[in-house]
Amino acid sequence: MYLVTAREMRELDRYTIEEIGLPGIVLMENAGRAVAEEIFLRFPKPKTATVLAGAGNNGGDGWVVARHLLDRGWKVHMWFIGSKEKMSADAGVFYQVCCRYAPVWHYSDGQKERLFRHLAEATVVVDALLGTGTRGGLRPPMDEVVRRLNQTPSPFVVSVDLPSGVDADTGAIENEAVRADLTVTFQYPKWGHYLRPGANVRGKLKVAEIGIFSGHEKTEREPRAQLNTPCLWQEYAQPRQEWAHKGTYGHLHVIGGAGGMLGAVVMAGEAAYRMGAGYVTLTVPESERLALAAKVTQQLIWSWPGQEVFDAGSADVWKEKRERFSAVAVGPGLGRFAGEEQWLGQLMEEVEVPLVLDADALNILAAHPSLFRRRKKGAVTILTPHPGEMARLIGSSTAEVEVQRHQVARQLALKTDMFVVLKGRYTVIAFPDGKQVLNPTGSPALAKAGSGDLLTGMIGSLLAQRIPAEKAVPMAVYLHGKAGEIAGPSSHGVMVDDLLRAIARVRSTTVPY
Ligand SMILES: NC(=O)C1=CN([C@@H]2O[C@H](COP(=O)(O)OP(=O)(O)OC[C@H]3O[C@@H](n4cnc5c(N)ncnc54)[C@H](O)[C@@H]3O)[C@@H](O)[C@H]2O)[C@H](O)CC1
Ligand SMILES: [K+]
Repeated sequence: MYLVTAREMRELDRYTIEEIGLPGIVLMENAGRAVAEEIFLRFPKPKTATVLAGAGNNGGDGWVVARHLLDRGWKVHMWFIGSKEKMSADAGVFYQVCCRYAPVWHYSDGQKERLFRHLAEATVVVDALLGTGTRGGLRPPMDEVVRRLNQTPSPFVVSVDLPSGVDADTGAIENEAVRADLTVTFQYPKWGHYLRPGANVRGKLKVAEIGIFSGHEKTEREPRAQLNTPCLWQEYAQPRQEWAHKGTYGHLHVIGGAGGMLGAVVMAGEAAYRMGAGYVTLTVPESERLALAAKVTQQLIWSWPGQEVFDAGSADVWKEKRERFSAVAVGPGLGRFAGEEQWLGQLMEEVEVPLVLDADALNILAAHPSLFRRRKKGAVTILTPHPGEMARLIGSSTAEVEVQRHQVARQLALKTDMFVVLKGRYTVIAFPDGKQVLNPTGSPALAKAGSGDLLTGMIGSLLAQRIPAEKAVPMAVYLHGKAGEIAGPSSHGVMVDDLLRAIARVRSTTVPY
């Protein structure tokens, strides 16, 4: 399923109306009808509703909703909030129809108390004030109406297309935004539905088909971003049935586990096995070797000769054994060390199989940006930063990263020709060719130490199994989020072991729907 910007949606809208010839009011009728159907699903018996409609086409959808509610015997208080002369032509058609059904109130100062009363007595309030045409913060009197609606606890609030006040592309809220219980959007979700704070106020999201031309997949109109669903990688969702030698299932090499962060490589290794890797080798500094041997049974153990931390010479060990591995993951518990730049540079140059760089491997990259050029052209590389690591990689701040997540991820992916997995609530995956996938799965249960190590192991495992990166990365991110959802709705009481068990479950049960 595509994820679109407001501009891309307008272009698809225009193409459908002008090139394909489907009139805009047909789309509007379908949109409003879809919202009404979602209301009837939740409230099968007629109730009281208050519909708030703006002057644009979002308001037009609202008039259609009002008419369907009236047709079903609902009591509907209809409010127009805007200036008549600015009303769009399509909205005007349905506004006129509604005026023949029942009185339509026009918000003005004198009507304030009546509107507030209508908000309080409504079972359902339909927010059709603003949609993808929102520019900046809500202007009076919309800001006051929305503030009052948000202070009215009783009604079930249904937002049309977007909660009014949320920016369709960034999820930003400049001053006020409707806090919805349900948002019904049309044809494709928008970035603003999945970027905070917009993602926090949209309630449940339903995507309704309204007749937008879908043939654009084969034209340059194809939107660049997709929502991550099993349909994107379903051919790999089923574990392979053939009974083959364990070497068939790949060999992941995880490097890290320096001073006191041994658990990081163990968790990455365990997650890799649960995702189906045939072999996992963990490489840690010599000094950690015995401690590691006491902790693991099924992972092969390697260690770099050298001191407490990785020393620059240890990458030589890599040379004679590198052909064993079908993927490498560097970073879990790696730490920082003298000679890190030369060590990582040599490894990036030597590793010809897919390479995942996480945690301190990213921090070393951030400290020595010339390392980006050490990867051979076409060598598959996956960066898995959390927002703080991303900020260091691009010389920005975490706050800056958080307000333009998909842009910064895409820019870095294009600049480095690498896959960028920007973790967080709704992880963004940027491909080296500029495509993007937004991941909708996840739960607060993932917000704990070790969760990132698990993801590194999961991505590395699927790459080691020779699944192409454009499938392996979205699949691992999706399943990692699903495992978090299974482990629990909150971080209370969830340990990494619970996540590991959940990973095993989702890997063997996730089938495309
Ligand atoms: N293909 C589809 O997705 C369809 C979408 N539909 C609906 O159309 C809206 C987009 O309509 P548009 O007229 O472009 O914009 P809006 O209705 O969102 O708003 C424009 C309206 O609002 C005023 N305005 C803009 N910013 C502000 C502000 N900050 N404060 C106050 N007022 C503001 C502006 O002056 C205009 O008057 C989309 O969301 C869908 O709901 C179609 O109905 C069907 C096809
Ligand atoms: K709206």
